[in-house]
Amino acid sequence: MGCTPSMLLDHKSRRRDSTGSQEAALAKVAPTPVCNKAVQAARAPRASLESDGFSIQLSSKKDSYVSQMGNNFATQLHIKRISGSSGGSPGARAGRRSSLALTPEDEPLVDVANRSPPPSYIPSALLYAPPEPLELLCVFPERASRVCAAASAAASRVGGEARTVRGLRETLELLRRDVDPRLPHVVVIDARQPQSLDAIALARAIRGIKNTQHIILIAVVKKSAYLKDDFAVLPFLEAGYNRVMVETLGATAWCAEMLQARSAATAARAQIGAVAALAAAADRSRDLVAVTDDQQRILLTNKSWCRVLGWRVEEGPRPFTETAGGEALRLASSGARDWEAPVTLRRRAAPDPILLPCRGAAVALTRSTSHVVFVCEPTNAMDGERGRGSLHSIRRGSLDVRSVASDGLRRTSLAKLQGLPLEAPITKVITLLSAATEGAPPSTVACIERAVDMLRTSELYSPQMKDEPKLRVEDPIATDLIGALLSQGPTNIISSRRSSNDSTVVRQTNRTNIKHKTSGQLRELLDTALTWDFEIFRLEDMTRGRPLTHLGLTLMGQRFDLCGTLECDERTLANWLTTIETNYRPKNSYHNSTHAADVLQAVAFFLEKERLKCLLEPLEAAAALVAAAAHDVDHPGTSSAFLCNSLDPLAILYNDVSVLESHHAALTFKLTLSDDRVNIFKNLDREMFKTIRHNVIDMILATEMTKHYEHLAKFVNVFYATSGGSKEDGLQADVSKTDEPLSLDTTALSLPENLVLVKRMMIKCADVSNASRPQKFAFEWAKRIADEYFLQTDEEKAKDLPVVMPMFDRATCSIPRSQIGFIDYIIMDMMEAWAAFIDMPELVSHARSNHQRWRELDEAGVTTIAEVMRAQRQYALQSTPSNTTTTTQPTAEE
Ligand SMILES: Nc1ncnc2c1ncn2[C@@H]1O[C@@H]2COP(=O)(O)O[C@H]2[C@H]1O
Repeated sequence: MGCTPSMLLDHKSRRRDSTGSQEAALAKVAPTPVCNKAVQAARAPRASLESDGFSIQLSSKKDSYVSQMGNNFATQLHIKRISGSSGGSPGARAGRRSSLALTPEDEPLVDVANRSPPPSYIPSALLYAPPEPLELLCVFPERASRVCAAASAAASRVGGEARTVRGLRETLELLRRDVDPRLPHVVVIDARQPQSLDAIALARAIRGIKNTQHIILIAVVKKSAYLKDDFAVLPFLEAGYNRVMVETLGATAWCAEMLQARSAATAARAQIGAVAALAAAADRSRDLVAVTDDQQRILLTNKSWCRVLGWRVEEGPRPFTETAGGEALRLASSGARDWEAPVTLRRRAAPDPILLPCRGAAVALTRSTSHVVFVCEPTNAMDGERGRGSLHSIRRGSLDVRSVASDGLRRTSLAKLQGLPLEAPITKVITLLSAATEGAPPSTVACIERAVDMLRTSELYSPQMKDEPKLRVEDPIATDLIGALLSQGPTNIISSRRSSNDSTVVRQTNRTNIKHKTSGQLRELLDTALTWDFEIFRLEDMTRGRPLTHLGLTLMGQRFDLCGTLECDERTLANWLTTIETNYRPKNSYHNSTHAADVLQAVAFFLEKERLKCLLEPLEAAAALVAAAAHDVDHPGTSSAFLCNSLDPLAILYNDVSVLESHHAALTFKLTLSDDRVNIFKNLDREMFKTIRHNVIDMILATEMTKHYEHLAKFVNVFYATSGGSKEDGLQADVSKTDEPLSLDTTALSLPENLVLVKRMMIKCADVSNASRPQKFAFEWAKRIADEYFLQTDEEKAKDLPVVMPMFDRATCSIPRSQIGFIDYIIMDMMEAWAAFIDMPELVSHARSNHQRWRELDEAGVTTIAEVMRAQRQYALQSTPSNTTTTTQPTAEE
């Protein structure tokens, strides 16, 4: 916060000088009803208030005061300085309640500007730190690093201890353990291989953690990199390193480095401890304390300041002049070293400023001022109203409820509520926004009020379909689809009961007559399992509808060594995959084990991306793969809404809430734990099991589409800096206006609590990645999902249930339109955010080109599955050979 002990405590450096006293001798203060004491004084024929250092005289008459109070109050307050010792009687001073007295009781206050003080004195006792054995933390991705061994050996030689971790997350977890008494003094970080460890990001992340300023950070760099550039150390220093060291194995060099680092760490710890102590003292003071830099930017304000003025500490520095004005500021900026003058302070929640006596001091460790301290004393009138020495409202309603509540005296029920130590972030946000309306132009107030109204609803992440006339009016199919995907529970829709020529005959997908291919061919196919155009439907055919087991063994078993991470054998993994696969229903055209294999493949593909490799631990990667494979297990081929409407036992069991996803997650664990031969988790200890269970459940539940916008909005809000453009209600319906590059907030990556958003987004994108696959796959998936929707509509009609998506009637539905809507409203924003995050632009380009093709088909009047497939066959024939890769995918018209 830029606050040093000298700022607050040093009174010895003050010199008394009368220069400038004239300037402040009679301050004309803005006509303001000052305080109750002032009011009392005004009611007396002639009144004078004296507080430390000030004499306040009211020259107005009682009547004029009363009549104009609160509006155009013309009373002038004359605030006089009391020069020398004469003004401040010992009694008056003794009665002063300031807990942060800048002036000792036995010294008279002087209203002088002291223009040539010696540098501020820092009490050495405050900077004393007992020697401690060195705690060293080495962050080296390479466990066997010899440089790391040399550093650790040096730490022992100087009587310390060393620990080693390998990466960013381990380091941050260790440093975040607030209670760990072994917080390191020194952290040595291997900066030689940026591809293994991003040392710059790590330093930034460490410095972002509370109470780590005293830790000495040393970057170990390659000699070549160091010699190449005179300024090579700069990025490291800017990121928060204290030192940069060229890699060495030399024991003497490391020993010297460790000794220097220990002494620097001890000194830093003492200094920062002292600053923290003084900040804590300021926070406990009833005076309003602010510290600025020499440009009058606020660096520190104490709690009283924030409470009285309606500020939040975390709002950060801002120009002091936004809040404060008056003589005090003029004196502070004139270069005076030590002064007393009135200050006017503007409050957030009240239109009128308050006037307080203020003591100020400039702090300098050299000849120039580094900090200016303002200590404003609550007036006697405030105390009078409050009855005990803490801050309070000068006038009714002048302080916010929180400050009333916090003093514990006015025990209104509201105050009690507000005084509770619990406060939801949304309450804070609403309070801040409401405060921001003060003095704002009417249009801004209207905007903020609308925003606050929206925030008060519980459905923050549910997009409002009604506000999208374009979607509703022009595209009933998209309305149907998106509405059904995003709404939970039983349907309110009264079925439109469109007539359909279709019978309710289930159209089974023809699985073709291709014989089961040799293991050689299968092997060859599985070798391409980590490509984005992986032939999933060929795998379905070759494995006769058991793609999940085969792909799972390849990806989970071989590529990601799940058996190593979970300490299970391959047989158990194979059994698990078979069990899960058997519990998918092959009769579903879309939600079968091929979809599970497809999602598993997408997750595996994502996990191979650098960003995720750095972020996720092996156990988290394993959880993601398990969740992907099992995320739709036992899907009935109908939606949750259908289950609710038909009072299905699952809907009864899960109370119409997240019915399908709850079932998939619960069944996954039921199947897994029911038999040791299947239980891939059986060798995990309790903690690891808890972690993986939590991860798997969370990821499966994240696939629920009713939470789509919630997950997407949270991810975007956390990882991307907000841009100027607003997306009203979170919906973006135009894929053509999405060319602006998204800028990633890398610091958000270092916070473990944000990882959950990444994992959710990963499985969500995998779940609907079919629309971002190359065209031939995307079209086959579109056909399959439409088939499944049509069957649901058939069944709803047959059973006289509400029809969840009436437009999905095979006789009338336009497949291209449904896909255009799906890409516009579900896919595009999400894939853009995810593609930028993992650096996979093809997710967006495939979605765009699929969108384009669907539009062409729509414009050509193509609607049914059969027409789509016919048009696509012709299209493939006309296209270049590279676009006509043969697949074994079934055709639609069987
Ligand atoms: N290509 C698509 N067109 C329309 N809806 C889709 C498409 N792909 C996935 N979905 C829907 O998105 C949902 C994602 O979750 P589910 O797998 O439960 O069910 C999926 C389908 O209802």
